[in-house]
Amino acid sequence: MPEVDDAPVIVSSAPGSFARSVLAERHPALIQQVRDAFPWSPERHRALGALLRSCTEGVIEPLDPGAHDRERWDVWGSEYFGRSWFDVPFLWSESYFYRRLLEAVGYFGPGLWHGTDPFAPFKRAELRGSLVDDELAALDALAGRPVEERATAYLQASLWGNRADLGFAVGSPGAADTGSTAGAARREDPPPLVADDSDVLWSLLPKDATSAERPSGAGTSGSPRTVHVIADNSGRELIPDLVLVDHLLTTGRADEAVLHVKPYPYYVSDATMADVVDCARRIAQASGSAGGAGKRLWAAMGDGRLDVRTHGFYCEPFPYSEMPADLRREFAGAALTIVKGDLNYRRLVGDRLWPPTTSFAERTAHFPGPVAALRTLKSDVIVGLDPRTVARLEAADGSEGPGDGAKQGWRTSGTHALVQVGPGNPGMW
Ligand SMILES: O=P(O)(O)OC[C@H]1O[C@](O)(CO)[C@@H](O)[C@@H]1O
Repeated sequence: MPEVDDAPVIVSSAPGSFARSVLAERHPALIQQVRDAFPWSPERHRALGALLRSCTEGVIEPLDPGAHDRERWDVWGSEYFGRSWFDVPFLWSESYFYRRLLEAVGYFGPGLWHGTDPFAPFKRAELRGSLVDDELAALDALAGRPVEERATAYLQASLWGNRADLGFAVGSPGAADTGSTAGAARREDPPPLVADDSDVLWSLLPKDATSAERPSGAGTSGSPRTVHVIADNSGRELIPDLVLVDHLLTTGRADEAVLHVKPYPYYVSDATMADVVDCARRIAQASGSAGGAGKRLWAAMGDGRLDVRTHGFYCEPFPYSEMPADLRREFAGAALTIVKGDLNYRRLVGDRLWPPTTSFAERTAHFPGPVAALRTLKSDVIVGLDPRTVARLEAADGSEGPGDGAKQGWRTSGTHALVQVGPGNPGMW
């Protein structure tokens, strides 16, 4: 095992590696799906074809000269232009792929395709689906349950909602169908979490017995207790995230919540503001308990207890240890920041082949306050496991560790999940 400081950065060149399969198989498949999803003009088809050639057999090239962010990417890509997509850090190449895909469909351009989310048809289809109906209806069964039980169910739903990732389904037919969101409460046989700091998470958000007597928005210390959620996917992940937020607000575990979303479409199903509106509307229009939660969320957005924010950093190809000072300040004051999903996890702990027993608290010591990761495992990165868990997972897989190609099922298949909490370092900002 490498020493922690020497952990190799993940690139996509290793034959049989997960990162290679994403670039070699998922990205071309995604380009085809996007091609088929709209009646693009010849110019857009040409651009998509050029991107396909570049990312499979060509080299990385700078953005178009007129791109609004060309200067920034020129700096960020200066080491990588002219090289194969497979030879540069996976975190960088994947992020740049999505930036180039938006360029190819004219998302930032002056034409009529400006602002068209190329993933919107997939997101809409998911929201319309009966699985969402079932999951919202499942909330009724929880309504009369003790508050602790509900809290656990909402947290689990938010966690497993990360499995229902549209991008994850590209190249793995059926994978996204097995995820569960609000329906985690009725999941019959939940696989055990590979790490579970749920108790620590709840201890950071004690129920506030005095909340009914306090002036609105003021915690016991006089300042509001704020929980930030850095969202990941829209649809069947964002819906249970919002239900969890509603629970935190209605039970006084949080006075205010801040939901952070992407400034523009990214990684297929990542949530943007438009997706928040669609999901909030979907919940509010449901009947029963879900509808009640939706209406409360709608009201909370109206009175400022639920704020939705974004930042350019969320679509940049960098780890959270490099986040800018303005974002740092936001998280520094939070009771807790919940970081959702696989990509955010990679960015939180660093996209490297860490020994899996590396301390999560140490890897997240750069974060400016308490931080919780809720993630299903969909890439090679993992830290914070105890040695027995690693041995069990590797034995079950017949795997010999990262780089062991196809045998890395537990790390990448989305069948395992974790809740990890670290104290961060409030002094860091
Ligand atoms: O939506 P999530 O949970 O961030 O998952 C995204 C993950 O999917 C992939 O893009 C491809 O499977 C991974 O590289 C990435 O980490």
